[in-house]
Amino acid sequence: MLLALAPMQDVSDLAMIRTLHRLGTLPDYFITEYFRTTPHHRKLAPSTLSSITENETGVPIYGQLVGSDIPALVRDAQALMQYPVAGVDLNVGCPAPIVTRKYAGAGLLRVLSRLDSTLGALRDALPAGAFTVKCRIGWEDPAEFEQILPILRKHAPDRLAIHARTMAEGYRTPVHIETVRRAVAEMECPVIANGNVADAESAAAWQRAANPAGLMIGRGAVRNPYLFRRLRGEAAPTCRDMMAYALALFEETARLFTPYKEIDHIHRMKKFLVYVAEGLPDDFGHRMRRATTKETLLQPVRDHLDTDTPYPETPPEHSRLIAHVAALKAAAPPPGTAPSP
Ligand SMILES: Cc1cc2nc3c(=O)[nH]c(=O)nc-3n(C[C@H](O)[C@H](O)[C@H](O)COP(=O)(O)O)c2cc1C
Repeated sequence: MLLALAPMQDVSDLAMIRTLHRLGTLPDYFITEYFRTTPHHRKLAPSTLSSITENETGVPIYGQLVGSDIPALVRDAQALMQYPVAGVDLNVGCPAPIVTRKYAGAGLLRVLSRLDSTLGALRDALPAGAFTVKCRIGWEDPAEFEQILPILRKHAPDRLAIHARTMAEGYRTPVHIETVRRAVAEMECPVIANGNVADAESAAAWQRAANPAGLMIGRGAVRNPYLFRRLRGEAAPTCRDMMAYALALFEETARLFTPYKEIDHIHRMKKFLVYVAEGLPDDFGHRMRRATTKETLLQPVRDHLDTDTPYPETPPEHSRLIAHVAALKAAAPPPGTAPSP
C-alpha cells in the first residue's frame, strides 16, 4: 500500500514535512498545498515552493495546481517541472467558492467538457510518470462519477487519488467507497483512496472495501502523524510520542516565521492542536484554545501528554473535525474477507 500525506492548505507545509521527518514517520509521497494558477500571476508562491526546494526527506513531492485557465495551467506545470518535483498534481476537489466559481478545483466537475480539455492539455504537457490527479466524485451527486470516470480514464493520469465525496458534501459526511472500487476496476493507473482514514482499522476497511493501490491521509495524519508508521506495522503512539510531535511541530513552524511573531505562531499551532485534542480530555482543548503565549500553549501539552499511556487511536465518533470514521469501518466487508474484485 502506497501512503501519501494529503495536501492541506496551511497545514501540510514545509513545517509538517520536516516534523514527519524528525519523528521518523514518513509517507511514500507528498503533494504540496495548491499553487493558484491564473493567467496574470506568473510567479509560483515562494512559501509553497519551499516545500519542494527544501524537502530534505528523500520522499518524492508533487506540486499541486488549482486553476481553470488552460494555458496558465500548462505554463505553471512546466515551470514546476524545473524544480525537484516527482510530477504535477491537478486539484479537482477544492470546494471553496472563490475557487469553484471560476471553474477551478471541484468547479471542473460542474462542466465536464472543461475537465476533459484541462486533463488533456496537462497530459500532453507533462512527461510520462509526471501527471497525477486528485479528484472528488462529483459536484453534488455521487452518481455523476459515472460520467467523470471515463474522462479520467481517457486522459490516463499516472496516478489518481479519489476523495470519495462530492463538492457539496464538504468534509463531514461518510465516504462513497463504491466509487473508489469502480475506479480501481476501470482505471489503468494506480488509484489512491482518500477520506476518513484516521486509524489502522479505517485504513484496513478501505483496503477490504476497494483494494486501492494506496491511501492518502489528511486530517487523520495531522491528528496522529504516527499513522504512517502504524500502517507499516509499528505500534500506535503513546501520549509522550504525541508530545514529541507537538514540540517538534512547534519548533518547525517557528522556523518558518520571518520575522517571528509569537501570537501568530500560537494561532498557527492551534490549527494543528485542535486535531490532536480529538480524543483527549476537554481541558486540553479549552486551555490550548485560550493560549496566547508559548508557555500557556505548551503547558496543557505537557500536562496531558507527558505520560506513557496510549494516545487514543481512534478519534471520537462525534468529532466535529474527523467524523464518520465508524461508518467507513461498517461499510467495508468484515475483516478476514478478501478485497472485493
Ligand atoms: C484544512 C484543509 C486544507 C485542504 N487543502 C487542500 C489542498 O490544498 N489541496 C487538495 O487537493 N485538497 C485539500 N484538502 C482536502 C484534503 O487533501 C483531503 O482530500 C480531505 O481532507 C479528505 O481526506 P481526510 O479525510 O484524510 O482528511 C484540504 C483539507 C483540509 C481539511
